[in-house]
Parts: sequence; C-alpha cells; structure tokens
Amino acid sequence: MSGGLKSLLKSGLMLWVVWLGACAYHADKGTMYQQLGEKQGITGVVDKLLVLIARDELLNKRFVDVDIPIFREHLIEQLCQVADGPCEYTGGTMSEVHRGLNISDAEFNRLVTHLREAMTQQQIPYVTQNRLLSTLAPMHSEVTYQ
Ligand code: HEM
Repeated sequence: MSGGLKSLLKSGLMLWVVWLGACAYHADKGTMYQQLGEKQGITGVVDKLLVLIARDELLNKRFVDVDIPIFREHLIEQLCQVADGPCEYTGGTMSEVHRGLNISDAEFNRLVTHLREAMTQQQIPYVTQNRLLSTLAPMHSEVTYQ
C-alpha cells in the first residue's frame, strides 16, 4: 500500500475514534431527565406526541371524551418522574386508568412508535429514547387488555 493511502486511512480511522468518543460522551452526560431536556424538553415531547395521536385514526377515537389538558399534565409528570426528574406523578395507576379500555398490543405499539417519533422531532438522542422507552415497557401488562 502506498504511504499516502496508508496515512489517509489512518487519519480516517482517527476521525472515527474521535467521533465515536464524542457520541459516547454526549450520550452519557447527565441524568435521563437532563438528556430529555428537563421539563421543557419533556413538555415538547408530550405536545408532539399529542399531535401524532390526534392525527392517528387507530388511536384518536380513544381520546374523544378525555380531558386532554389533564392527560397532558399527567403524562408530563409521569415522564419527568420515571426520568428521575423533580416531579411527582399525581395521576392514577396505569392499571386503574386503563381498566375497561381493553387496549390492544397494536394500539400500545402504535403509541410507542409515536412517542419515539415525538422524541426524534424534539432531537432527543437515540440512546436516551431507548432509555425512556425501556422504563415504560414494563407498563405494557398494566395498560393492555385491562
Ligand atoms: C406505555 C404506554 C402508556 C403510558 C405510559 C400511558 C400513560 C397514561 C397516563 C399518565 C394517563 C393519565 C392518567 C390520569 O390522568 O390519571 C393515561 C390515560 C389514558 N390513556 Fe394511557 N398510557 C399508555 C398507553 C396508552 C394506550 C396505548 C392507549 C390507547 C390507545 C391509552 C389510552 C389512554 C386513555 C384513553 C386515557 C384516559 C383515561 C381517562 O381519563 O379515563 N394509553 N395514560
């Protein structure tokens, strides 16, 4: 291999190492609450999620009779609390709130897809998205088929 090509490959590799290092640094910085952009970031995610739900024919009929400002506030509190932020969730338990609704897996998965999309729109790093979603995953059994 020519010396020029070798050094080009070498500097390319160095760039990758620096880039990956920077990614790891940013992903690990702060608590999940901070990575979500604190209260303002979480509010942005929830507002974007509400727009996506409102446009979705599978989900929006569930919310026709729901008091949206209260739902919004409780969802903000809940996400803030599971991210270890300085909030207290004041809504009902997941099984209480979803009881009698018989929510399907398809609906649950759709909502999770929208939540991921809302976080992407809010420019939340992918690693943080996964972190938040993994704290919500165990709620699946309390939300569906109740
Ligand atoms: C991990 C998934 C979910 C989480 C974390 C979640 C969280 C919440 C929260 C925090 C509330 C407000 C509770 C309160 O005001 O006391 C709520 C209410 C509600 N959720 Fe969910 N939810 C999830 C999935 C779903 C799905 C998939 C549906 C249906 C498509 C759904 C439908 C509803 C409805 C209709 C209400 C209002 C109930 C009422 O006010 O009577 N949820 N949810």
